[in-house]
This record gives sequence, structure tokens and C-alpha cells, in this order.
Amino acid sequence: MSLVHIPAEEKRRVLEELADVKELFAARNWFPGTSGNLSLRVGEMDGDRFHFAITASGKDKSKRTPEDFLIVDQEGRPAETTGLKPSAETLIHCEIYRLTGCGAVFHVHTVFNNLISEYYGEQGAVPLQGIELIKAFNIWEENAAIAVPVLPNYADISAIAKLVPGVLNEQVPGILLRNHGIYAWGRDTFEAKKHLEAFEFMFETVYRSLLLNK
Ligand SMILES: CSCCC(=O)C(=O)COP(=O)(O)O
Ligand SMILES: [Zn+2]
Repeated sequence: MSLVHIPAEEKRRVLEELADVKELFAARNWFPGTSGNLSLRVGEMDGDRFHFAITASGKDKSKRTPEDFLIVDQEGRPAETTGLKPSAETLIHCEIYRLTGCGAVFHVHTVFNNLISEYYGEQGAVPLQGIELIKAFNIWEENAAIAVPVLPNYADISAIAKLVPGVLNEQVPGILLRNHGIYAWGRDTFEAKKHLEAFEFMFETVYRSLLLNK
């Protein structure tokens, strides 16, 4: 294991920020049945080297404990002495950081993101158009249209991670896994949360408008 030194003050800030987001999302029931994972980069990207704090695997994410997070490196390996196991989906976080240089990655399972990912699963992307919240992605064009990629939900997480480079779109800070959940990211906690909330709002809107227009 290659250990990383993170100044204590910086580590406290990162873990507190993640714990606050975790608590907020848990209150929205965005982590049912221990699902979901959150990460926040620590320090700068150094070429292809970086570190991030991530939720430990299989925890009840509605609880706040000293064993909720650990620091991992760009390959998803623990970079501190710990008995905690990083999220089973850490490799997807690694790939998103590597390719986008973002600062935070949030993954949640919700009923709306599951239903929408299945509905558009065969198409490989969820079309979103003319919804005001597209502006949360800094797209200001009138009646803008975007497509949110949907990847297959393979049991082998590394197989999913390998598909990430092929579907990334600079304008769209999110990827759905079919019948599973969404990954959303941003340059920091504030932006990743904003993006995730915008996706969830739009998925619910699309779901309800499909019902209305039946
Ligand atoms: C019980 S949820 C199945 C695993 C999953 O999809 C998830 O998001 C949580 O996995 P983790 O290892 O991050 O707890
Ligand atoms: Zn998941």
C-alpha cells in the first residue's frame, strides 16, 4: 500500500463535507438499503495521480460514524492504514476523476432514476429537452437538448468502468447505470450536488410527463 499524507485540517474538512452531504441525501431516502456512494477528491490532480475520500462499502449511509470514509488512490486502493473496504463501485469513481478532472462524484439509487434508466435502456441514453433545469449544467441555449448516457449494469464493476470513456460528454455531468442508479459529478461538492439534484428533478419530470401523455 502506498500511503498518502493529507494535512489533518484538510482531511477533517473533506470528511465533514462528505458526511454533511451523506446526511442530507439520506434524509431524502437517496441511499435505500445501504446503496449509493459518495466521494470527494483530496488535493490536486498530479498528472494521472490523485486521491479521494470515498464511502466505505456496505454501510448504513443514514448513520454518521467515524468509519464511514477512507482515502484511496487513483486505482481505488486504500492510501491509508485502515480496515475499511472502499465502495464496491470505486473503480467507476476513479474513471470519472481521471477523465474529467472533477472534484466530487455522487452516486444514488432512486426510484425515478431506476425507472427512467430502464425505460431508455435499449436506446442507450435518456433524452432531455426544454427543461429549465438543463441550465444547472451551464447550458443556456433555448430549448436545449441533451442525452444522459445509460450503461449496462454488469455485475463486474471493472467492465462498467471500461465503458465510461466511450460515453462521456463534456456537457453532461452524469451517467446512468440501467436499473441501478446515477453517477453525477462536479468540480466540488456544491456543483456535484447541484448536478445530481437537476438530474433527479428532470427524471421525475420525464417520468410524470410520460404518464400524462399516455
Ligand atoms: C445494496 S446496494 C448494491 C451495491 C450498490 O449498488 C451501491 O451503490 C452500494 O455499494 P457500496 O459498496 O458503495 O456500499
Ligand atoms: Zn450503486
